[in-house]
Amino acid sequence: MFILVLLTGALGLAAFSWASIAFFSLYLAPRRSSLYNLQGPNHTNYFTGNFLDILSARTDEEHAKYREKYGSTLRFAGIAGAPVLNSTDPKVFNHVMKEAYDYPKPGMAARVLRIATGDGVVTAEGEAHKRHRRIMIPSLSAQAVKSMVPIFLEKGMELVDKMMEDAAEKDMAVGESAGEKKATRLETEGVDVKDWVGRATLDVMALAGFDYKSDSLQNKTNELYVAFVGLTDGFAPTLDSFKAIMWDFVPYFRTMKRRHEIPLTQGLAVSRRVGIELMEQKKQAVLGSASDQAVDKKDVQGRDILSLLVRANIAANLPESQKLSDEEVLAQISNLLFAGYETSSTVLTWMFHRLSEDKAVQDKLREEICQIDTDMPTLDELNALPYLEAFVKESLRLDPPSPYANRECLKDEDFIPLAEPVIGRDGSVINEVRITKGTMVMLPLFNINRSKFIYGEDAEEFRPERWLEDVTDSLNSIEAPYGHQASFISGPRACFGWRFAVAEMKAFLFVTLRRVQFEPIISHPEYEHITLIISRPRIVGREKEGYQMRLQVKPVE
Ligand code: HEM
Repeated sequence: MFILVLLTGALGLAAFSWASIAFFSLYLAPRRSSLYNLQGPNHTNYFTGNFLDILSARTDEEHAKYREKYGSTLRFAGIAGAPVLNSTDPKVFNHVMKEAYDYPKPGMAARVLRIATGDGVVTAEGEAHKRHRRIMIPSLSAQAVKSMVPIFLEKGMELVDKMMEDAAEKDMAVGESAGEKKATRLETEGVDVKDWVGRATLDVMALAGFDYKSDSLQNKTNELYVAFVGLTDGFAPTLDSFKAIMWDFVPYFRTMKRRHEIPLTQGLAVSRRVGIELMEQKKQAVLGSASDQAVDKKDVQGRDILSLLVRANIAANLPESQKLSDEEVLAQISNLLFAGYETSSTVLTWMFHRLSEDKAVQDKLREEICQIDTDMPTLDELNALPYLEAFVKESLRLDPPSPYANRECLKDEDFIPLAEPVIGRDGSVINEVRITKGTMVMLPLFNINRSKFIYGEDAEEFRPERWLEDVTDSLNSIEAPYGHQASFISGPRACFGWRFAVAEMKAFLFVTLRRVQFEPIISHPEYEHITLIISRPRIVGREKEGYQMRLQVKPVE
């Protein structure tokens, strides 16, 4: 009898809790929000709202559907039904990015990033963030990047050698069967350019970043490479699941050492161990080269990012309160590896795919590049190639590696103007969105970059020429450090590695296209963008094989 009462009580409590969550999620949360009048999809889960639909679909899929139905500014259901502002409106992007300190990364994103990368510039907020950036920015200035171009070119040449070796091995299995020519493995399997390019950009980041030879192009078991592949792959299950959301909201879940978390912490552990040694070397170099205790700007010889950073941090004219601690300098190493390796490699991978799909673009780009009569051009020479510049901008626009910027409003109340008004649930025209403290904002950078309102009717089309034509007011409406697009975001938290990334990609394209051409493999698979932190390529119908990009790589005819 007692057990029956207990069971009934427990069932009653469960039913009450469920009903309360449903009431809160379905009724109360949307009505209490300042976003209530915006249109948007119904939640598909009481607890996780629409989040899991977005995270499990192709990068652009859900957002594109939303836009089709509700316009460029809408709300969807977040955790426990709390409305999330979602917009591709250029004015919303410009506003949220400009007011970066009132719109920081939300708690969950920052916590997971901190586990993986430590307390560096990527996760710092407010005054600490300003301090980190002030010291780091000079190490990625235009001048600093110019001197790194030979590293980009040499690594690019090594990348071409490795891809050609791989292709040559696969090209040998030619045979005749009953008079029919058999396809080679190069034609059927191709070369996984995603893997090779990833290794090359990690090596570049290690060399140009810290003067450290990771050599992962030659050695796939290099510890830094293994750790960083584990780190970036580890993000998928960490953020992907219902448990991860529980993990953030219910402290008990945080205390559990989850299987998924291990690759994240291992990545940080390796970069820390390698980093401690490197940091000490750089500090010794600074102090050793200084004539007396007061260190001057010219006292470190190294041109890598870490040397420049250590030099800026030790400089005599910097007040103590503005300096980075050893721990903070160390965290920048994993931050730079994390922010700078897979981003560039993913864009380059998609670039090679775009070239394989469009022979005319590939030929035109090669023709321009081959006009330069040296194998080691300077950055100025690369920057003087207009079609190369247009190709890089167009690729970054359509295949940005970071497809979302998630933020949380810290202001009690804010008003965000719209460039493209939308119709509210009550039928009124909304020209401005009122947003209150604690409201989440998700800016789908991928869809902003494909917005017809900004880029015109052919926004979905890959057309580098658009960047050679007159840049219209509409193109100008995104305020950004590079190419009127959202890929590097903008404002106080904009990517300050963009000069490095653009120079690296141009250098890789330069050396690659002079020697090889890209073609699809004969099955001509369809690739889709799949995202958590980074938007990676996956073959439709071969999802279990993971992320890859298989192309035929052949010597230029
Ligand atoms: C094509 C390549 C790249 C793209 C598209 C890209 C894009 C981005 C984006 C969107 C952010 C902002 C993330 C957010 O706050 O939500 C960011 C931040 C950052 N990126 Fe990049 N990035 C690229 C390459 C690089 C490289 C090569 C480096 C370093 C050499 C780098 C260093 C950073 C750093 C340090 C931050 C943090 C800035 C801050 O929070 O103040 N990035 N990047």
